Amino acid sequence: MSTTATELAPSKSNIGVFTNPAHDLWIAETTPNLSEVQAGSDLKEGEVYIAVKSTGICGSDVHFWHAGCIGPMIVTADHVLGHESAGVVLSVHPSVTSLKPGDRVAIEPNIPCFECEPCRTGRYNGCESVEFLSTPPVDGLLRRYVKHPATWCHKIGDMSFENGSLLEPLSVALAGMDRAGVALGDPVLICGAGPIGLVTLLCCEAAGACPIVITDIDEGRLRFAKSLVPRASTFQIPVGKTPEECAEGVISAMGGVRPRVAMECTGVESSVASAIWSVKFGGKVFIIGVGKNEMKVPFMRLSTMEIDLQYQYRYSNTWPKAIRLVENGVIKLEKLVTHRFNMSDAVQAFKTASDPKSGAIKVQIKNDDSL
Ligand SMILES: NC(=O)c1ccc[n+]([C@@H]2O[C@H](COP(=O)([O-])OP(=O)(O)OC[C@H]3O[C@@H](n4cnc5c(N)ncnc54)[C@H](O)[C@@H]3O)[C@@H](O)[C@H]2O)c1
Ligand SMILES: OC[C@H](O)C(O)[C@@H](O)CO
Ligand SMILES: [Zn+2]
Ligand SMILES: [Zn+2]
Repeated sequence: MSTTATELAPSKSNIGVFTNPAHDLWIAETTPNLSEVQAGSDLKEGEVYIAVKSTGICGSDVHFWHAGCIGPMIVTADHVLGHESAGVVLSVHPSVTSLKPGDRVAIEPNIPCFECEPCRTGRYNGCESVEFLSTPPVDGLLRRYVKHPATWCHKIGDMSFENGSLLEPLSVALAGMDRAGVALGDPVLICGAGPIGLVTLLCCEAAGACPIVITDIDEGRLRFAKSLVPRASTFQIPVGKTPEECAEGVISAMGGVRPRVAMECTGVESSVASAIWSVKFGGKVFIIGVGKNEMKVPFMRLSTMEIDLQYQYRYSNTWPKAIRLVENGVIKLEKLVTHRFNMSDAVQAFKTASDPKSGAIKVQIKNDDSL
């Protein structure tokens, strides 16, 4: 039993983008199947069917494909990727009152338990039994149709589906901004000009950080960063230099000021070290990037400079804020999308997203034909 809008008539078979432990990438039929979606059947209490319209490829999707794991999260079977999505509600379980067929939604790709201590204290990103879509063994959102709890579908009004899907990386940055405490007039360093670094850059600009310096090893990405936020300065990390030498370059790009906060968005050991060598006494290195299981850090520099080292793992309670910021034009995400593919061309989309020479920032996979 469910409520279905007759004008929303899914007609295509459900397909998804898969990877496996052998690092293959392919498109194949997946669940829920078309007849279930058409009938609006098989929904549990609180669930809705969604036609996914736009999904961004995240670095972690590429990582699960190429490396087969992120730390302890390991691809052990055929596995559907994707966790940055927005779409249209097709049908809802009768228990759902917050959504109706036709609503445009961004999907928060987690299903926390709300029983454990992190959940009960409002930090559900630490849920001890969370299902995070696209993190093995939980299938992701790169499908035509998905089933999801209404609680984790956020209405986006007439926002574009692309912007709706970009609320996920924006959420990562907002969670980091909140806990890093970036404030008006703070000198801030951002390490890495990939999508996460660039969204963080937009957030730091909006928060009034000043001056802002963003680093990367890639000149093209720094050009992109400068076009996105002209008042930011860029610093290309030189090959073969020590973290101390890189820090000197950062400080000079800052006009002689040491950053109070470094937002580390690479997860690369040498970049973490450069950030530590850059920040001021009592400053903070806030790490969003993920990397090797074990890393060396300049321990005594941290100690003698009273530098706080802090981390972010996903997000909680960020979607409402993200929606407000985008709806009101405070954060403009559109420019981040550089490439678009239909789901049938997902393999090409992933090759583009993972090729540093492609110039891609955010690659989107569209389902223009899912209804
Ligand atoms: N903590 C979380 O919850 C969370 C969520 C999403 C993504 N991430 C992680 O955040 C990181 C950034 O994500 P992304 O999508 O922007 O990835 P990305 O790979 O597109 O961007 C990383 C950038 O860092 C640059 N880089 C590499 N080495 C560098 C160095 N030594 N100095 C400066 N720049 C360097 C690369 O050229 C690249 O442009 C990744 O590690 C990703 O897995 C973490
Ligand atoms: O955007 C969310 C991140 O990509 C995930 O936490 C991933 O890194 C691990 O599951
Ligand atoms: Zn991600
Ligand atoms: Zn929990």
